[in-house]
Amino acid sequence: MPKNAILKLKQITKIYEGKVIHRALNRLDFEADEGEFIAIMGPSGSGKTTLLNIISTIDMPTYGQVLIDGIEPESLNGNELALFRRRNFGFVFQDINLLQMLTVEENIVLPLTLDGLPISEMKRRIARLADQLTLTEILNRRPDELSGGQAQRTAVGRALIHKPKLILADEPTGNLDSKSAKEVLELLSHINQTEGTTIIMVTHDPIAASYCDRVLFIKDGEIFNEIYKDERRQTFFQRILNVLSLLGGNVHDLR
Ligand SMILES: Nc1ncnc2c1ncn2[C@@H]1O[C@H](COP(=O)(O)OP(=O)(O)OP(=O)(O)O)[C@@H](O)[C@H]1O
Repeated sequence: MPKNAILKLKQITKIYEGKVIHRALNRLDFEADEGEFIAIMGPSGSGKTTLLNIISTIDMPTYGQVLIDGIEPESLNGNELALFRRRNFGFVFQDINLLQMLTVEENIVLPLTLDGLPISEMKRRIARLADQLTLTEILNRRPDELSGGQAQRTAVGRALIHKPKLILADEPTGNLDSKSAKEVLELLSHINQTEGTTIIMVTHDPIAASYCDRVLFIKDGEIFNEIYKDERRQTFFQRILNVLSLLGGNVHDLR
């Protein structure tokens, strides 16, 4: 079956004009097919966050074209863009940022209340998601009563409740212990496989990247390499380490 490119970046250049002009991305081409789970890796300052901000339309490129499901965000006005972003993207960050006064359930449904969805539909979606995320037993808890993994799973629920086309994750396991990180990565992988949601994840962690189908390595704002998983996760992990060692720089930069 032919794959549908949900994201196309063509010759993206991003120049930050400050006291010092900095070219953060340089003529970068990148496509993501619907249903892919992709990691973006690279040393500190290589342009990963800039790339994610351009994909998420939070920032616009200086040159080049972005197409998301065939739509060019640059052609939308402010309100259209805000709506486009809300409809199409789910965000998961390193800082989990749940609202402390709301329960797990309320945190998850919050984005839906903006869309004015009927309560019955909200209830149906939350029940299904809570089951997938194994949050059913703790829906009434507040964030300070959750483990790190449970809190991040709640944040993943919040990112998924409006059924976005694309999940954008910036170091989603950065603040988690290894057991919670594994929980969250298995969950993202499960959602990717069962729902077909496309996921793009920036990470410094080769273990996290090994859960993906493809890893894009960037260096100095350009694509350095790209590898696909075609075997066991352990072997893929080893290949990721090999590319990271070729990327050079200080290994501590990569943490
Ligand atoms: N608003 C800005 N103004 C000027 N320069 C910026 C701005 N944002 C980022 N940069 C520069 O652009 C380059 C790429 O930054 P970016 O945050 O995309 O890197 P990164 O790969 O995400 O790094 P890290 O892993 O440390 O988060 C860096 O050299 C950074 O200093």
